[in-house]
Amino acid sequence: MEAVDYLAEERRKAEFDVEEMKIVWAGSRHAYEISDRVSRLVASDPVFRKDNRTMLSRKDLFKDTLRKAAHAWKRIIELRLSEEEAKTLRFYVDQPAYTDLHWGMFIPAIKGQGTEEQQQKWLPMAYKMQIIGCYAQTELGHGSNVQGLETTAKFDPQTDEFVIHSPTLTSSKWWPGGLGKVSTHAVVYARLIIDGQDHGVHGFIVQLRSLDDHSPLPGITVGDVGMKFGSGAYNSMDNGVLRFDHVRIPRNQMLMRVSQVTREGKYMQSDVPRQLVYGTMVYVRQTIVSDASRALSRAVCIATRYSAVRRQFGSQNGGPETQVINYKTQQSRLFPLLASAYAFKFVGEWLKWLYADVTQRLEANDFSTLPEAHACTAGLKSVTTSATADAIEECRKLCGGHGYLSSSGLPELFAVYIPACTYEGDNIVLLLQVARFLMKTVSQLGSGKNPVGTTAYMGRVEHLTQCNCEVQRAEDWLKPSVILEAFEARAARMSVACAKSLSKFSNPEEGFAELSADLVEAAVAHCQLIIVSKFIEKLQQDIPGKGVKRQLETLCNIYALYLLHKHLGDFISTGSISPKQGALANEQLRLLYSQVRPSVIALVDAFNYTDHYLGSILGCYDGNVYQKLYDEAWKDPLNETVVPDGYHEYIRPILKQHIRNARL
Ligand SMILES: CCCCCCCC/C=C\CCC/C=C/C(=O)SCCNC(=O)CCNC(=O)[C@H](O)C(C)(C)COP(=O)(O)OP(=O)(O)OC[C@H]1O[C@@H](n2cnc3c(N)ncnc32)[C@H](O)[C@@H]1OP(=O)(O)O
Ligand SMILES: Cc1cc2nc3c(=O)[nH]c(=O)nc-3n(C[C@H](O)[C@H](O)[C@H](O)COP(=O)(O)OP(=O)(O)OC[C@H]3O[C@@H](n4cnc5c(N)ncnc54)[C@H](O)[C@@H]3O)c2cc1C
Repeated sequence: MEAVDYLAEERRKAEFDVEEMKIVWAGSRHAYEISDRVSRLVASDPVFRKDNRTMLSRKDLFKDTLRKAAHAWKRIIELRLSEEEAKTLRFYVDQPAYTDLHWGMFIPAIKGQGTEEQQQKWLPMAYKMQIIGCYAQTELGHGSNVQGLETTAKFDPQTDEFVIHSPTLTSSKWWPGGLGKVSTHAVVYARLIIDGQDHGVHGFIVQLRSLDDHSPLPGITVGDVGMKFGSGAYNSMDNGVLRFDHVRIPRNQMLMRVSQVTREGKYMQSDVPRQLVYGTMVYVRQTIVSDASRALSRAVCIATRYSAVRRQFGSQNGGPETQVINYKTQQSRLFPLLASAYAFKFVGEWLKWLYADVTQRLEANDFSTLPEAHACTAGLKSVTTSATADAIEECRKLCGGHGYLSSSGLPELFAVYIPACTYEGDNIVLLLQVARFLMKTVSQLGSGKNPVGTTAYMGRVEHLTQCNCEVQRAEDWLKPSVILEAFEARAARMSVACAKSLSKFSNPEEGFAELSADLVEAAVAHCQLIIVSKFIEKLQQDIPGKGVKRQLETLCNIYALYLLHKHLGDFISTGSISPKQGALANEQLRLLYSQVRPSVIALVDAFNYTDHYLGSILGCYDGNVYQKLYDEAWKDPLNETVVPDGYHEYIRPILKQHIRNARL
C-alpha cells in the first residue's frame, strides 16, 4: 500500500459518524457551518498564504502581518461578516496580530470598565477600526504584581485633566501586544493620585499616536520590545515599550464604571467591587481555555495522522512494517492528548457559559459568583495552557526526526503557544489564586455557608475524607460516579491537608508562602476535577449520531484514567484509592487505548481543520507525507543554487589548504 492510502484505510475503520462529531466539536451546527465555510475561504485566498513565513525577516514578517490584517478587514467588510464570522476568519488567518489585542482586550476593557457614556463614545470608533487599541498594563518591573505598577495618573483640578507619567525606568510599559508599532490608543493601567493620595491602579484611555501621520504624540516614547522565541512565530506581533512624560488626558478618559473622579477631584467608589478593574483578564483567560483546545487538537491531529502513516520495524515475510501508531508506547503518549483536546473543548464551552452567567449577574449588581469565576478562569487557564504547551512538544517527539522540521508545523506552533503559560497571568501565580480561594472555602466549612458551584463537593468533605474507593475490577473504573468520587476525594483531601498545615502557622501569609508548592498541587487537583466533571456532564446531554457518544465516553475515560495514572502519587498518598486500584486503572487504560484505536484518525478529522490551517506536511489530510517532504526540501532557499553562496570565500580555501600545506 502507498503511504498516501494509509489514511483512507484508517478512515474506513471509524466506528462512529464523523460528520456528527464535527458538529459536537464545533459546539453547534451553526458554529460548524461558519467554521467550515470561513476556514475554506481563508485557505483559498493567496494573501493568507503562510507556508513561507518562517523564512521571512522580522520586518518582512511584520509587514506580511499588516497586509493580512488589512486584507482580513477588507474581506470582513466586503462580505458583511457577522461578529462571529469575523472572529472565525481572524482565527483561521492564524498569525498573531495587533487585531487580537484590539478585539480581544482593548474593546472588552472599555466594555467592562467604561460607563455607558464612555462606551458610546469609544466603542463605535473601535468597532469601525477608526482607532486601534491595546491593553497596556504590564511594566518592565512588574507584571504579576499588578498592585506594584508604578505609572502614575495625577489629577490636575486646574485643567480637569490627568497627567500620565512614567516616573522610573521600571515603570515603562513593557509587553503589550499591538503597542510597538500599530496602536493609536491604549487602555493604560496607572496609579490614580489625587491631591497626593494614592487610590491604586485604574484604567485610562490614552491616545498614543497621531491619527493623521501615526507619529507618537508629544510626551510619548514608544517602540517594539524586540525579537521573541522562535523563528516566525510570535514575532508577527509588535509587543511594545511605552513611556509617558507628563502626558495630559481629559478627566473623562479614566474608565469610570468601578470608581469615579468628580470635577472637584473627589474619588468615589460605586457598589461594584474593585476587582472589576481586573475584569478584562477574567474575560481573556476564559477565551484562552478554548484556544488551548484548538492548539492542542492541531498538534494532536498532526501527530495522529503522521503516526498512522509512519512505519518502523516489525516487517514479517517482506510484508509492511508496523504503523508506529500501533505501538502501545505511542498510544499511551498520544491518545491521552487526543482525549485532553476534547476535554479542554468541553470545559472551555462550560467556562464560556460561566462567564456569560457572571456577566449577566454583574449587570444586575449580583457580585456573588465573581470569586468563583476568577478562580475558575485563572485555574483552568493555567492547567490547560501548561498541559497544551507540554503536549505540543510531546507531539513533536511523537513525530520523530521529521517533527523537528519546520514544515511539520510543530516547532512554530510550540513557539507561538508557549507564552500562553505566562501571558494573562503566570500559571503558578494563577494557581496560587485558586489555592487562596480553596483555603477560604475550606475555612468557611461548618460556618453554615454551603459551598456552591465548582466547590460544592467540599460540602461533602466529611464523606470525601473518609470514603473508600469501590473499585475491585478494572471495568469498575468505567463508572462515572467512581471516577468522580476518586477525583473529588483527592482534591478535597489535598485542600484539607493544606488547610491543616496552614493552621499551624501563627502568621497565615507566612504559612501560605511556606506551603505554596503544596497549595499549587491542591489547586491543580481541583482544576482537574472540574475538567473531568464537565466532560462527564457533557456526556449526560443528548448527543446524536451513530457511535458519537460512545467514542466520547471512551475519550472521557481515557482522560480521567490518564490523569489518575499520571498523578497516582496524589491519589494513593491521600488514600483516595489503593495501589491495587491504581494498577487496575492502568489496566483499564490499556484496554481503552485498544478500543479507541480504530477511530483515532476519524476523531482528528472531526476537528475539520484545513491543510492551510494545520500548516503541516506531516498532518496533511491525504497522508502523502514523503512526497511532500521531498518536494518541500527543494524549495528551501539553500537549494536555490547547487553550490552555496560563500563557497569561494569559506569552503574552497579550507579544501585547498592541503595544496598550500604540501607546497610549504
Ligand atoms: C480573534 C480574536 C481573538 C481574541 C482572543 C484574544 C486572546 C489574546 C491572546 C493572546 C494575547 C496575549 C495577550 C496578553 C495580555 C496580557 O498578558 S495582559 C496582562 C495580564 N496580567 C496578569 O494577568 C497579571 C497577573 N496578576 C493578577 O491578575 C493579579 O494582580 C493577582 C496576582 C491575581 C492579584 O494579586 P494580589 O494578591 O495583589 O491581589 P489583589 O489585587 O489584592 O486582589 C485581592 C482580591 O481580589 C481577587 N482577585 C484578584 N484578581 C481578580 C480578578 N481578575 N477577578 C476577580 N477577583 C480577583 C482575589 O481573589 C482577592 O480576593 P479576596 O480578597 O476575596 O481573597
Ligand atoms: C507574548 C506576551 C504577550 C503579552 N502581552 C501583554 C499585553 O498585551 N498587555 C500586558 O499588559 N501584558 C502583556 N504581557 C505580559 C504578561 O502578562 C506578564 O509577562 C505576565 O503577567 C507575567 O508577569 P511577569 O512577566 O511579571 O512575571 P514574573 O511575575 O516576574 O514571573 C517570574 C517568575 O516568578 C514567579 N512568581 C512571581 N510571583 C510569584 C509569587 N507571588 N509566588 C510564587 N512565584 C511567583 C513566576 O511563577 C515566574 O516563575 C505579555 C507577555 C508575553 C510573554
